Amino acid sequence: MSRLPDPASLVRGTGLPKSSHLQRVLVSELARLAQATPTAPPVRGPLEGPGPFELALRREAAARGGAVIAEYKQASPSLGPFAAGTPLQAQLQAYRDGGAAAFSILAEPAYFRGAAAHLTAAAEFGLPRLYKGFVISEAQLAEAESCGAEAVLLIVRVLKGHTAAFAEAARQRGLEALVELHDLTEVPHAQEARARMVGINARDLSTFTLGEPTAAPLRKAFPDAVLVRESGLATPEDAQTSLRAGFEAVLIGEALMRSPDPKGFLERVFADLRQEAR
Ligand SMILES: O=C(O)c1ccccc1NCC(=O)[C@H](O)[C@H](O)COP(=O)(O)O
Repeated sequence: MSRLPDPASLVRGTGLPKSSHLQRVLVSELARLAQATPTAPPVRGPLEGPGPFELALRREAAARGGAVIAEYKQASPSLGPFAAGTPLQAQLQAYRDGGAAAFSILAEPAYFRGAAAHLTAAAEFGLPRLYKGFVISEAQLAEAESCGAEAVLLIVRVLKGHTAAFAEAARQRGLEALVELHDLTEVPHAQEARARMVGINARDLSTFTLGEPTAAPLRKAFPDAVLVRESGLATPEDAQTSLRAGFEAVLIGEALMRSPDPKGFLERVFADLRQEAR
């Protein structure tokens, strides 16, 4: 196993205000991990080259002009429970029928009402699954592996200079990494991690303001990676704008969870893109 830092020192060293949403989530995860069973050793073989999550994004981006990672979350720290009780199976079915390339499924229980069991239950839909959590320990990678996730989210704002070690630990468990940045100062950590999928979160997780990230500087820094725009996409047109602007994929959560017709929402994302991709 790779040498990973002590999760408590990682959480102490984020530099985020104690009251910030992200810091509160991390502290909560630390408490949950303290109660967890001993970390299981890797079972899957190590990952060499691209995995099924990346391949699905590349395939759908080539075929449709863009790929969507459709997120299942019932709550968030900033909004509280905005989609509590939304049936998992019906929502994921709508995502698949609407043309999603992959799922992002919240695993964090306290603030997002997520569960690793949701990832296990999503297996029947046959789309690759992102373990959407706040990874600070090997135990969470073990949880992601055991619930069948294909990929994990690694947040550079949290992991900083340890991002590469976490990406390697994930690979050793057969897990792909979506490495999430918030600004370009974080690029070197993702490069060191040899990130094949790079997400840029438009939501500043310290201030919660939404920015408008551009793909061009990321493309320069990661010529061969799949670029994913995350957060704050409220309409199908917003998603199309990002996909036309150089991102191969978008990650959409709240808007899909609030939509009365998530399948129709996704179909509208692809409607014009498909013609443009021809
Ligand atoms: O959204 C929050 O309140 C939050 C708080 C602390 C850490 C992360 C948080 N959100 C995670 C995300 O950024 C989103 O789940 C994801 O990118 C999807 O965004 P959206 O489409 O805006 O739901």
